[in-house]
Amino acid sequence: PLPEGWEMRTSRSTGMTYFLNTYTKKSQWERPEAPADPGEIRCSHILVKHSESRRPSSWREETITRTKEEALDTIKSYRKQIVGNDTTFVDLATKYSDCSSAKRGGDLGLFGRGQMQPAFEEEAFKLKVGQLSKPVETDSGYHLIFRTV
Ligand SMILES: N=C(N)NCCC[C@H](NC(=O)[C@@H]1CCC/C1=C\[C@H](COP(=O)(O)O)NC(=O)[C@@H](N)Cc1ccccc1)C(N)=O
Repeated sequence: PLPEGWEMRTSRSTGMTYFLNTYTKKSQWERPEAPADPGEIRCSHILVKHSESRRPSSWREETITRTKEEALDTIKSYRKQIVGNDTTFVDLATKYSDCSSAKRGGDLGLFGRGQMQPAFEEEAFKLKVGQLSKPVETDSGYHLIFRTV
């Protein structure tokens, strides 16, 4: 079978088989070996900052004093609550995320490669739609990432 995100097509003019990336609508002659690069994806995230964050301040707290360890423990407990269906991702993001996207339930909108910090981008582009990441560390703090598109 073809890797995820590709479709096989036949050229109307030459009758030759080509391959279409169903996300970017780009086509190629070579049979793809890897899943199609989605180009842009849409994610939501929950960010828990700490005293060593690059900007230890947020809409929630003027000066964030929790330690890195406390922040990691907190993000792990959020993940446990979400996976255990004790609460929802959007509810926790809205209440507790130290990112301004908290006002949008954590939604970051669509983004392509090269926009987010490397560790965030790497994890986000690995996720399938509907999947929740493990805790991800960036200079901003610790994140849980949920891919929506
Ligand atoms: N949609 C984009 N392209 N916006 C630019 C992202 C810049 C990018 N940001 C990050 O990598 C992390 C991961 C996601 C959020 C984020 C960090 C910070 C919080 O951390 P801090 O900077 O205080 O350390 N939130 C943001 O940037 C927000 N504008 C994200 C956002 C909020 C509302 C709507 C859309 C996007 C970076 N290269 O630094």
